[in-house]
Amino acid sequence: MPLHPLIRRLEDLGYCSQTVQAAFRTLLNQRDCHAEDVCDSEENVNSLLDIILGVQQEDNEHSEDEDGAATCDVSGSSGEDEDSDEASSSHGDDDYDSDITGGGNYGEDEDWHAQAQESTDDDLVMVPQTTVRRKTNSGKAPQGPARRRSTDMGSHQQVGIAAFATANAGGNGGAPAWMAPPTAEEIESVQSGRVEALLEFANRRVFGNDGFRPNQLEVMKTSLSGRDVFVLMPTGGGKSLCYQLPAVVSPGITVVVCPLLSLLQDQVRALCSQSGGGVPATFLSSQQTQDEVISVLRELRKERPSCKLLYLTPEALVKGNRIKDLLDRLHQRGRLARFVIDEAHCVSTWGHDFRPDYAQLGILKERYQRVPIMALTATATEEVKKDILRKLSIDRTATIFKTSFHRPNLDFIVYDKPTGNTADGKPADMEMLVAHITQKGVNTSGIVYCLSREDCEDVARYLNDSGIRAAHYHAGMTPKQRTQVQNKWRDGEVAVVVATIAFGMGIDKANVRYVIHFSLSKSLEGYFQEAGRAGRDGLPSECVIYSAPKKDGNRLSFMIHQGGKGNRDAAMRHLQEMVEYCNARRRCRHQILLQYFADNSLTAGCGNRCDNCNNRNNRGWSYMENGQELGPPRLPPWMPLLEDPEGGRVNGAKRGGRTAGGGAGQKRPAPAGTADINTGFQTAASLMQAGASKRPAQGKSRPFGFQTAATLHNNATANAASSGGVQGSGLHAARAQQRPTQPSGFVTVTGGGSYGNAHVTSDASAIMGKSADAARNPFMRLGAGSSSTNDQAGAITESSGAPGRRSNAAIMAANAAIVRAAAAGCVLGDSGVPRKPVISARAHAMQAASARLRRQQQAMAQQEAAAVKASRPAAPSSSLLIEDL
Ligand SMILES: Nc1ncnc2c1ncn2[C@@H]1O[C@H](COP(=O)(O)OP(=O)(O)OP(=O)(O)O)[C@@H](O)[C@H]1O
Repeated sequence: MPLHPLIRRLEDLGYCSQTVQAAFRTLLNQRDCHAEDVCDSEENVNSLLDIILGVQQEDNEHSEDEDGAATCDVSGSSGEDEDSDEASSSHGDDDYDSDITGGGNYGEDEDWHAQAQESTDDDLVMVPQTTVRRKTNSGKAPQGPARRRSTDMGSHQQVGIAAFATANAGGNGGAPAWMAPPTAEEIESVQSGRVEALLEFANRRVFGNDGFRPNQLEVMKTSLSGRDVFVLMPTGGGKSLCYQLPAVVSPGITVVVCPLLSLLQDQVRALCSQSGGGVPATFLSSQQTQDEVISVLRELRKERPSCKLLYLTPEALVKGNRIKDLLDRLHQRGRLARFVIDEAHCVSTWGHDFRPDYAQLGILKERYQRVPIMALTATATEEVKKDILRKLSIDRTATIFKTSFHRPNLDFIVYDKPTGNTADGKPADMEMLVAHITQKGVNTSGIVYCLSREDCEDVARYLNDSGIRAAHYHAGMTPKQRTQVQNKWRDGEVAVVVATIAFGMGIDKANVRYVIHFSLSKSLEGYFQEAGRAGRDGLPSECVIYSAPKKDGNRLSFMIHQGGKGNRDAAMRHLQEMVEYCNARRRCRHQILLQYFADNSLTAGCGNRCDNCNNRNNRGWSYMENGQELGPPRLPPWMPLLEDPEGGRVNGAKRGGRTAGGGAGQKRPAPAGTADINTGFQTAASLMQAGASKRPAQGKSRPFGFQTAATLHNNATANAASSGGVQGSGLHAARAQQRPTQPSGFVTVTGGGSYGNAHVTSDASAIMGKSADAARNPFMRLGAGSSSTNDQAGAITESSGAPGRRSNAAIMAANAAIVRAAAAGCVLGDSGVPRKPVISARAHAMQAASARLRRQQQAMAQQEAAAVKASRPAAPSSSLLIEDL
């Protein structure tokens, strides 16, 4: 008799024929119909699958009855005596997981390792989820035959697809499929296309995914073949699925070692609430109540526990005798499917997040030789990788999977962190952060990383005071407080989390658009992991460091030397690498990061997705001086007035007045008087006021200090007025526009006071040769306008490049330079000492022409006077004057 198409389809998916046929009979019984009445539809496939997968549940319910314990009842009031005794003996006995603290490696106050210091909080205690019921799509518990397992394939040799089917269909009578070392046939069997089909099916049904990400399938298949696996995958790459899916489809329990209690709780919660009906998972921790622990232990001691994944902290595993005992029992019964070491970089003393208890995990191979291990991490250099493999004793056996670390949707940028205060007394770095986040959008989801808990609280407060919804997060808070922050952030109630690195591992929010490091990370590995929280949905996102290597570096190295544990030399080396990354001005940042992880996958450029490539390719900045990487301050384009850390007292003096305009990158002596007048990072408004208050008496030259573009702009009018320009000579402006190469300074100087502003604008257009650009960019316009009305400012423009001949980018840079110079309170670099600008030949020519003009004006005035006297009309002066120039 031909097989019903439905049965064939499920067999094709990898289910054993007998299981499917039994399920099919159940379906017919339920519907009270004949086989020919059941069509080959998706809905019916699902119904059959529900019945198949439901068998396990029924079996569990049955074994609960047998055991006399309802495992969902955390009070565990009725249980086996044996369990109860054991459980009660565990009361107050914290020999398992007695210490969830990871210790602070490098400083008590910092969160480097304090993430693991989880204080008790009742609200956070997870209800064990071992008996999360699978629901059908309709929400009802699946119906199905209670004892189908006797008909399932039971031979322990039938690993692979049959094993999955039997596992899901109610077990195989306890046959320890994984106890026997896999034969070549078995390996081949599980690597066949049928395994793939089953994994695809379970991926869709249980996890709701349409497909696999790079390497996921290969990792799963290798692990299912019984081999040890080492997985290197970037943050957000999908490491969890690599072990969760094999756990679902293979018999027995997958034990997952996870460094953080909060992370482990999140994982269990997420698994239990999978849309496909939930994956039975649980955890053991010292944070659970005695009853909860009893309940979990009882469940795990059953002949066939329903639980597929058991999460543990490393401390629990290596220190807890009770846990070891539990694992021994599971092992003896052949129920240990595999060990998973999540965040495996914690194993290595060379890694950035070493945990002593992780280093003890080598006991797993010693004790449970044939249980495969899967180690996963997002950050490991070659050195760290080797160390992990060796410490876990899988260096000879593990298959290594390495997925490219390249994150093409991330922009890696370093800005120089400003020092000092703004003119109105606000901290310049905070103001820059506020402007940065505002520019991103105050509701846009982001993370700001700080070095210490105190910094987090200060920054979060400042952001809130500035109208940005922010919350701090660090290991000094109770678990409840941290969960609240995390939830608010997840739900969009809070836009920005300001955190120590306690906020990191396991944060799975897709739409984080920026990660700003307000202080350096302690290593590139750590940085890459923290920054990798951005853009997990694949959309463009920014990873920015506010770099103050000296200050942060000192703080970090102090912490390293204060710290008791860990490898100090390695820590210092990591810090040095971090500093070098920040200081790099030429090399592509994506390349630096990838090469750090020995990843050569990025052969082409990053597509200008880092500041260095962008500056080089789009702005023509070379940053090389005498073989050294140097260059202008790295400043955010969205905040020109706060963008020059060299304008600050400290930085300006330290770096010695490199040209603000940057193109040439020439070193100049620091302008005299900088230290007196510089407050750096002054707002336009305050600078304008300062400029106004310092304005000298009419006819005297204007001070350079404290002039913003706006001030200079105003001065243009004043200059024009005081220069004795010919009243009513609107033609000046018109002529200037007609002659774009016309040196603009003189046009404006000779312009009438009443329309000096107009001259500034039009002349700026003329200088640029592109009025549209000038109109679009107020700084460009004002900068150039200023220069046109002021010899000194003119010198700035000159030194920033030749007007009219530069590219847009150069013009932008030059004008930003003017603004920065003004903001810094003096003219930097090229114009030399304030009031004694370096005036180019061209500017000298302009001055000479100006003087000539004035003489002509005087002559004209005399002529006019004579003409009036002679009752003749005055000659039109302006056209003559313009032509003379
Ligand atoms: N095959 C897939 N299809 C669709 N989504 C997937 C797939 N694999 C994983 N994901 C999703 O990608 C996101 C990131 O996965 P996961 O948390 O496992 O990353 P990770 O590699 O563990 O990252 P991290 O190192 O940051 O913890 C999750 O939301 C997960 O559901």
